Amino acid sequence: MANKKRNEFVFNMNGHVEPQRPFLIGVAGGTASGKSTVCKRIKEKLGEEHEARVVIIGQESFYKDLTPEDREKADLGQYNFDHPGALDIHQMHKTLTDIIARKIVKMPLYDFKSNARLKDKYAIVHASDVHVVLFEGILAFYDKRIRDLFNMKCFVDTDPDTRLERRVRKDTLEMNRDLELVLNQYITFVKPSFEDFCLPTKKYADVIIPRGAENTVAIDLIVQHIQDLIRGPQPADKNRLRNRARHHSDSMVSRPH
Ligand SMILES: Nc1ncnc2c1ncn2[C@@H]1O[C@H](COP(=O)(O)OP(=O)(O)O)[C@@H](O)[C@H]1O
Ligand SMILES: Nc1ccn([C@@H]2O[C@H](COP(=O)(O)O)[C@@H](O)[C@H]2O)c(=O)n1
Repeated sequence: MANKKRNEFVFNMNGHVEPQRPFLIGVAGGTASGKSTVCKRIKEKLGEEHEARVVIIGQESFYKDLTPEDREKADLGQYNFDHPGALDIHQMHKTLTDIIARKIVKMPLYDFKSNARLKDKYAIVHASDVHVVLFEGILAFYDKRIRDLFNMKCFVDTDPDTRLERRVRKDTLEMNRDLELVLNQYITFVKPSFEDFCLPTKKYADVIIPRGAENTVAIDLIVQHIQDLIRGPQPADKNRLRNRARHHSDSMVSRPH
């Protein structure tokens, strides 16, 4: 696994290692690939096994408000929610940089049924209390400035037929959408936009997770890797490093000229 951007660490008053900034993980992949489920599993495991404080942010918080005409189109499955233009990329970037700066951030909550943000309802993220932030969305890696903020990038790679089946179930059963409109939206916007804007970003991933949440081996490896990065050097590692440094300096002294 690539470790391009190692987090920086400081020691707190108790001598424990605290990350200077939350460890930011981007999770991309097609619709219904299992991004949210993978994030939930990572959060559960980091929380239960490593007591890490983890927050999940969904890209849907950053959908732009719709004009009345676009609202009508959306109700008929004729609005392209899979195009980068549907998202407020600037606000997405600002939110993530505020989180990195450990600010208190107000996160809009999105309602897929009304195709709009919930009025006056937010999730408040106290970024200074958070160890790990998982940001998930079909276009999480689309914008370079946002991509560059992630310490780690994962792409959930699930078979397209499986994704379509899940998507249809979700839209019809959970969101009460009309089957004909759902299929039409999929063929007109979801599939072509996946091919144009999401799939090309797979190359930026550090880790590809085939089959999503059922891939427990991949999830365990990711959790272990995050844990290694956010915990900083442990006493055993430090002793080993100290001994190696001592051995190195001894051999420097005794080396014949
Ligand atoms: N490994 C899996 N096996 C079966 N169903 C799954 C699996 N992963 C996700 N799902 C289901 O598929 C749907 C989409 O999953 P979700 O994690 O919300 O995907 P995404 O966030 O990529 O849209 C949900 O109903 C979820 O419960
Ligand atoms: N009002 C909306 C907003 C978004 N969508 C669809 O959601 C998909 C992205 O969410 P996933 O959890 O599936 O990654 C995207 O494909 C949009 O088409 C929507 O249908 N309605």
